[in-house]
Amino acid sequence: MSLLTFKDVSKSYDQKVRVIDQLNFSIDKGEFITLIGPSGCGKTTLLKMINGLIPFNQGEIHVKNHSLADWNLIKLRREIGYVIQQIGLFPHLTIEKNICYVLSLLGRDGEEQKKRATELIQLVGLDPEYLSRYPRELSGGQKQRVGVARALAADPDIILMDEPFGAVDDITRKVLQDEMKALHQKLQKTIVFVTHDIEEAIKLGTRIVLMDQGKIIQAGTKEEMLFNPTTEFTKRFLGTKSFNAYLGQLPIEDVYRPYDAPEKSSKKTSKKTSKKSVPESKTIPLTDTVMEGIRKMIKEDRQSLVVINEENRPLGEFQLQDIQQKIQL
Ligand SMILES: Nc1ncnc2c1ncn2[C@@H]1O[C@H](COP(=O)(O)OP(=O)(O)OP(=O)(O)O)[C@@H](O)[C@H]1O
Repeated sequence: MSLLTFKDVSKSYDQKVRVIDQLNFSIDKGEFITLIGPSGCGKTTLLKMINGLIPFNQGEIHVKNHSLADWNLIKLRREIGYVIQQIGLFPHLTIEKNICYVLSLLGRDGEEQKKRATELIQLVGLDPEYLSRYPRELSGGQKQRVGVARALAADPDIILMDEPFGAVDDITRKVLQDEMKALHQKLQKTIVFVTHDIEEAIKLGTRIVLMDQGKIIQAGTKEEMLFNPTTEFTKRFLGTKSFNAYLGQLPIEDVYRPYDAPEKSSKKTSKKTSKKSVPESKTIPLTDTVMEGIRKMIKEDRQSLVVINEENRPLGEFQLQDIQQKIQL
């Protein structure tokens, strides 16, 4: 079901250059869209048009089957979570009050607000003791977490995020990305996430949208974008870094050949799950990534590895060619 639809949408700030150029696109419920493209291609403009922060000149945007023209914009913004870089928490309000800001506007009572704030702060990985602090008493990464909690407060179906982790250090950014990915899987919200960072786009997006000069150049899954680029621009823009990012987040679990599922592979294997342990140099844990598998193969000079579970039980085999099945388009 489409939650957001753009029909022939154009936007110009100066009535000359179209920064969004006849855009047609739909986003389904539960998707995690990562929006990438060169600086100035229109990503932020597109995002802000969704919650009515930026008006457009032509076309129609539908949110939950209603044209933006029919929405009360204040109501719309309360129904769409919005997270930006340098999150813009209110400095004079406690973290609890910041998180509950929208709830207080919606007239929810104090007890309910407190309960929700406690629930949300834990959801984003912070101790409830932070609720009584002020934003200045938090690190950059912690503030971004509060920003995510605040965006979730009124339980919106849609969350817009504009480079939310752009201003935090690399290590914190990776942690926040992992948390965001887990939150999306848990809550099944529809997320539109603008980023400059291709690795972040590959890691988080269930669909990646590549823009240039106000147009969508290509949109697709990471496999489609990486292994079936429809334009030279896509190929150049994604570059080799994105392959590393892809293999670095692809779990062995998604590609290996289990011993007891020969139909998954072209090569028949009659071996059954065995309890015998295999030397560590020949194995790879199920939860490791394909990139870690490749590293191990190179280090140990092996063509294949035995995939093991937490109890070191062999479950199947991993070879490079197994990735092919995953990327068949
Ligand atoms: N308020 C404004 N008035 C006039 N022009 C604007 C305004 N905001 C953005 N622009 C122009 O519109 C174009 C698209 O800007 P936008 O911020 O949407 O791009 P972006 O892809 O998000 O860029 P970046 O990745 O650098 O943040 C740019 O050329 C920008 O200069």
